[in-house]
Amino acid sequence: MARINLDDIRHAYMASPRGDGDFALKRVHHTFDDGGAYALLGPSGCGKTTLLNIMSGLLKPTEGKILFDGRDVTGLSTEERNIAQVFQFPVVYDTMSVRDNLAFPLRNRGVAPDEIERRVAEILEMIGLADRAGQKARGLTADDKQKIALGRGLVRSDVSAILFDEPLTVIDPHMKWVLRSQLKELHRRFAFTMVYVTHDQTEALTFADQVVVMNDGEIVQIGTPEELFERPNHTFVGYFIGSPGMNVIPVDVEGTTARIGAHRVALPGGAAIDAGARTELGVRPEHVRIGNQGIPVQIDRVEDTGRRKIVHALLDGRQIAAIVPEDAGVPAEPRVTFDAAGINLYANSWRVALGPAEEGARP
Ligand SMILES: Nc1ncnc2c1ncn2[C@@H]1O[C@H](COP(=O)(O)OP(=O)(O)OP(=O)(O)O)[C@@H](O)[C@H]1O
Repeated sequence: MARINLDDIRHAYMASPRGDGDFALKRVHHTFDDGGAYALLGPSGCGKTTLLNIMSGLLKPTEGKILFDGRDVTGLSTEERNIAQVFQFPVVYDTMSVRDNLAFPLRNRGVAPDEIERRVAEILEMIGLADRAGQKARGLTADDKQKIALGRGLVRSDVSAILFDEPLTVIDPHMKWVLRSQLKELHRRFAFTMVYVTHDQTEALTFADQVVVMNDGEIVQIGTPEELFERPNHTFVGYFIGSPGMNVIPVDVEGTTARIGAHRVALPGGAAIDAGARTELGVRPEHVRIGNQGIPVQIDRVEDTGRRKIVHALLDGRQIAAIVPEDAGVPAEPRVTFDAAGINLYANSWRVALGPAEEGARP
């Protein structure tokens, strides 16, 4: 397994890029630690696949270098980098049996026959195809073929890294959950360096130790699922992660007070904000309390999700959401307060530290 450094990577698909807007990846400078489980998470078109293909060697970046354990591999192919890659749609040999599809990458590398047998049996068990090991891949469903493709990515234990590009898209929901748990278990056992591309936050948050959130060709935050949830570095992370996403409310900041129209919210600390910066308060629906105290709101609608209720309300003419327990009542003249621990402040969309205890927030 390898530590992977992306050293000032930029990539444009056009021949003579001029401005930032011409780059699919604007600037990525990051280290993937040896043995780490990472997810690249972001909306369609933000550059996840581009970044993954640059790591695997399918794509050469316009600018920057890729280092594996300190060695420059920018000019090397996927095979020379010793990368296993699993794509969104199955890449399997139709005329080979399920077993031979899995054994193929090992035979190619001259692995001893008894070791091949042991590894293949283990992977067959994991992907749930042990009973069809002798069957040709041709007759199988897309779902089963993708399980073979996944198995082929996992069968070698000597790879530098395993890269997954939305590998569970064609898998049915129950099996998705099973395979994701098994990937996690496999990571625990063998400490592979794994990078997993997805636009699905549940998939990212359950698979990865570190989630790399991308937007518009940039990494906007790297953190544990908890960090992304509690301290979104950028308002985009706040919106994108969580259901519903974070409430982002324009405010004017004076010392340790944020003003929303005529209303005031006490901040947990003061902040150094550049003059003229656009300031917003970010608070997750989980940290909004509805009761008889605080800022008056008008209830717009209430969604009952079974175990909890999502209350959509208007605060100073803006939509906000609050998550309340299933049995919680809403007063006739409702007001809201925000948990101090759940308050984040943003200047020009980037989080600013509140009070002396917090470090600077921008990566
Ligand atoms: N071969 C290509 N030629 C030109 N532009 C491309 C090419 N591949 C991707 N792009 C553009 O680069 C940007 C990033 O695309 P990329 O596929 O990396 O995003 P993504 O986050 O993986 O999206 P998705 O989840 O839809 O696959 C997009 O604007 C896309 O249109």
